Amino acid sequence: MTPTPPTVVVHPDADLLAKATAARAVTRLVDAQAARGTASIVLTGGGMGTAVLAELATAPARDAIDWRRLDIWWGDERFLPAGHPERNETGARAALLDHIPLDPARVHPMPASDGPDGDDVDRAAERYAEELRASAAALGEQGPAPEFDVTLVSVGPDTHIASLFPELPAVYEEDRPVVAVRGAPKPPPTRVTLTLPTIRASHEVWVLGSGGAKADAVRLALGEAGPVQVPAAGARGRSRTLFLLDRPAAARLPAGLAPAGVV
Ligand SMILES: O=C(O)[C@H](O)[C@@H](O)[C@H](O)[C@H](O)COP(=O)(O)O
Repeated sequence: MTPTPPTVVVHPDADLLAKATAARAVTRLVDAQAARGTASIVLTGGGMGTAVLAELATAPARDAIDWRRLDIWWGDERFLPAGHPERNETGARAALLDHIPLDPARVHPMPASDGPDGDDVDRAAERYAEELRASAAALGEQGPAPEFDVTLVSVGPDTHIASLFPELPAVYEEDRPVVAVRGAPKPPPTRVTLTLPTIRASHEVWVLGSGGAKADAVRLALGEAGPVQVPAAGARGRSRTLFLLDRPAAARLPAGLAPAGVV
């Protein structure tokens, strides 16, 4: 399936970007649950990803979501011991997950470096692949991973998304749904990440960008670049791709790109 071109939505500042994205997530997940009974979301780390979760925790319509019928996955994880403050899971739990009535069986953190596979990051990635495969099969889907309702990714200044960094092997991966990453340029070097085919199988992919340091990365991601050099250019959903930006991150959009919702 050829993904539809991205829609760009620009918010006045980072605070409103976080609030509007949280409100958008409520609506999207409620709609998915109304249609199918359950819903799924893939979380991202980073300052903006965590801010969105904190806004979701206090969103007025928060409990319109049936939290017990929501599957929560991660797009990437820093391969550190459980509970480590630098793990994306730790931030997500503090910002949102510890405050809502989730079904623990539907919360799918990526393995930690002191988990059942110890510090074997390849085995940890295989374990997550198995969890993804089992979930897809339970939904009656054929793919190696569920077709997530919403995948959140946050673009880095170097155009990385999840732990898919420019030119590193993970960004070339076409078969496995999740892989280990070594030598990431942003610490820590060892990580686990969903691959582009998994992200692109999502119904909707929302690319978050906040701050002027992201302006060039956003421009490249919306341009003609390929995903090996510009991983964010590969962030596309099957039915919808949104670039959700604040004004500084939208300062250098490609010429001719008319963003919706410029305020
Ligand atoms: O594991 C990581 O290093 C982060 O998750 C990283 O991928 C982050 O999402 C982006 O760099 C954007 O981060 P900000 O939202 O903080 O700018």
